[in-house]
Amino acid sequence: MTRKLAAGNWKMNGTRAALEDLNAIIAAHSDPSVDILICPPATLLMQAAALTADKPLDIGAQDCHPAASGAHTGDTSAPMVADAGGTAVIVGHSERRENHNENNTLVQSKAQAAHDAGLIAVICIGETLDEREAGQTLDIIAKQLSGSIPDGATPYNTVIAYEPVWAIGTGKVATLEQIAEVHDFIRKSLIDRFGAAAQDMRILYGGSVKPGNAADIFGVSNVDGALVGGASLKQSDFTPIINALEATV
Ligand SMILES: O=C[C@H](O)COP(=O)(O)O
Repeated sequence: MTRKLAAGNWKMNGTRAALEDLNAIIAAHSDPSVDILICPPATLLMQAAALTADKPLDIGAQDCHPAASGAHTGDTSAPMVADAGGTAVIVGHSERRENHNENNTLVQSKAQAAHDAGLIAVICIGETLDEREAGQTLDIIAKQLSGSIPDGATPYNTVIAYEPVWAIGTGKVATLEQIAEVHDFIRKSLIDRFGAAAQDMRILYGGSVKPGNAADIFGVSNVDGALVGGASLKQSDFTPIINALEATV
């Protein structure tokens, strides 16, 4: 049985001074009833993992290359993430899909690389505003799910993060009805493809999750946690989000 997950994606933010926040999160959650994951920038990965070793806070990367090694200047491979002490990697974030032209096929190969390296792949999906307004949300989600998730996905090596692109960093949160519709659809799609075990595959919501709205979002069916951007940068914001998730357990 998997536990709910509070994940923070620091994106391209944070220097070594930011690592102090990890100690504060751990101090506030010495025996958490949910999993906690922080994905700092690659420069902090190894130090963050060393700092949190044997503590109830996991460290992950924000991306990985599909290959294990090779002539790929600037990239980081999944085995390198594992070697640095990471246990997870985000793949297919909309900022990667948009800024680096990543498609579902590439995202799937990155998720496969994560699995091969023993990492949890946090696979991000989500529609743009244009797609939502055109009534295409569930079609887009279906394509991203079928195209981005490797066949060997299990509740233990894969987390799905639903992040409507229009809600990321904008302060616009999807309504609880919109979140429920998509999360229920994702759950059904996962069970159709992977069987009843997919009931335990965690589905996170991401997009302007804050201390003030987290409890409502965590009350929605099939929301198993959150992938938090901006509000994960300050432990004073992230801690109450973790608390809100723990309150559902
Ligand atoms: O990976 C995190 C998401 O992009 C959400 O970011 P946000 O919480 O700043 O909207």
